Amino acid sequence: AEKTIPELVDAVNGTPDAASREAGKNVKLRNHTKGFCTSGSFKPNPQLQQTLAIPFFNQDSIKVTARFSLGGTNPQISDKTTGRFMSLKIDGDKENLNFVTTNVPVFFAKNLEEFFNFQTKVKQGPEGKQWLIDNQPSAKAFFDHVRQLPPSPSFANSRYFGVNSFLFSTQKNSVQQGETVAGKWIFEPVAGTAALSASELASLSDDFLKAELLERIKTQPAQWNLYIQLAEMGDEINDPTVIWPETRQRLLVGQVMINGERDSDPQVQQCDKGIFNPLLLPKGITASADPILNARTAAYVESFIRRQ
Ligand code: HEM
Repeated sequence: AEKTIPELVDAVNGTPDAASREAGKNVKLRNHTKGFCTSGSFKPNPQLQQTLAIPFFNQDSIKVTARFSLGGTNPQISDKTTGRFMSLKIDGDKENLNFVTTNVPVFFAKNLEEFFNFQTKVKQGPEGKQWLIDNQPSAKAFFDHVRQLPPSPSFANSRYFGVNSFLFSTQKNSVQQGETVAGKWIFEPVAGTAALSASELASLSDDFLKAELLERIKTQPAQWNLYIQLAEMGDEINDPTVIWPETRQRLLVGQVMINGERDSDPQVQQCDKGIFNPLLLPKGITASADPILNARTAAYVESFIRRQ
């Protein structure tokens, strides 16, 4: 049977029964709990208008509230782990766009049952992980990816992937004649990707990422080029465990610049309290039918309510 939203949040938080759920509410359990907020701006690429009909990107510079985080509900998780996550609120004059992204290009589950199994089994230690490797090919593919991905020295040295697909309206005069194309968000770091060496890992503490980024942006912004990777005929649109070939055409959407310019603004100071909604989309962008994507907002709202 289809997993319910409360069941998914319980699986994420590791609170399978009523007693642990109540305890979780008391400590305000939250996935991606270790993180911090900062700010900057987004500059759309004016050329995008030739291809895509998304009026939102027809603006000069748009304010950005960002949250960088690690995975899981443990606030003490070490920064030496591999996962890096970036969430952005792009707040335009009339419309808003949120991104909630990960540094791993594939997701570990293609539907809600796989998601539930993954979250439940990883919390059972090595035995649970082995079960996933033996029984869920998408979980195995995810573990294989994570194993190849070294921890980065900075949030600014990671790529970030939307993983789920969206549908983008095309311009009337373009090839597709005012229809839609499917695509995925990819953020490429302008500073390039980088990996921590074994000796660097040994000398670092478990908390360095926040200080590193906030120190870095005092003198140079952290920047990413945002692309839409376009699907071709036959590409799997509704399954976030499938990676499309690197050769797929990319459209440059614009550049994210994180420089802390509005860090004293209440919206930034309180951004930890709210949620980022991957389905908050401007005109011209709609969600694909991906079941993972379509469960996310409801799960984030459920988690938000539990942590009040
Ligand atoms: C069915 C699928 C998913 C479920 C049930 C789920 C569940 C959750 C929950 C419960 C939270 C905590 C929300 C809060 O209290 O603010 C969360 C946060 C988050 N999730 Fe997911 N998630 C899903 C898919 C994904 C995917 C595909 C990605 C990456 C592409 C992702 C990345 C994140 C990030 C980065 C955060 C932290 C947002 C922030 O900075 O506040 N999640 N997720």
